[in-house]
Amino acid sequence: MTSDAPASLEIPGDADLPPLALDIDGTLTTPEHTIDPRVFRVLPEWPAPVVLATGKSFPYPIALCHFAGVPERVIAENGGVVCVDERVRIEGDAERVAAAVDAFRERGGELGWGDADTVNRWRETEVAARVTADEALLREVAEEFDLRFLDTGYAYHLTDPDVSKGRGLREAASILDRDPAAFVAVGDSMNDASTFAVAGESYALANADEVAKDAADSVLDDGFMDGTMAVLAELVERASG
Ligand SMILES: O=C(O)COP(=O)(O)O
Ligand SMILES: [Mg+2]
Repeated sequence: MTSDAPASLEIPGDADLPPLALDIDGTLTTPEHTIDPRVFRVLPEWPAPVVLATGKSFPYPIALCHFAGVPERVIAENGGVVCVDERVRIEGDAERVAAAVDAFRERGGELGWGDADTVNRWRETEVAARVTADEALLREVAEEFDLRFLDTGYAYHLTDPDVSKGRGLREAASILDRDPAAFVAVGDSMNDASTFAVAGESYALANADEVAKDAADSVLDDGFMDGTMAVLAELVERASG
């Protein structure tokens, strides 16, 4: 899809628009990793449910919903946490992940976030390491402890293979009483491939990795929030036409 990324959307009052499953990093952000300011206009305007699906820990997407003024509908920790309209479910073998991290540290590994480690501090199910961490050693412990290793481009993750953003989207859709296939998904990394498999329509941004591009129905010409805005504008146009 080619499009000049719009600065804002004009959504007709009667537009029948689909629910959205949006990744955060690389999708709602700028190349500098900050939230694109258009997010704060578009999310509250969108007339159907918007689910934010991220690898980040629970408080991050909740804070984004809070400050954007939209209902709390989030999938966090790559699917380990789902929180939609007051219903919270946490799944994934956190003890196995902790044992893998212990083994990683015993072999000299460091997660790389410093003493406060605000990246992992509030995690419930999985652990993230900085991309400067020892990737080979992380992959080694992931295999040993039967965990999924994810490289989102923003962090490495050790995740219970039974959870995924896609599974989280099925659960979120069920709480929202929507068909998961009614969702339109946008993302940029391998951790979005499972979302793309569940959503009825999926878009990988120009900045996406190969796994995400292969999994998506379409690959966008634009990257980051420009690409996401192009998808939303196209959906509005379709609903208006
Ligand atoms: O936490 C990450 O590594 C990436 O986060 P994201 O899933 O919102 O892109
Ligand atoms: Mg992402």
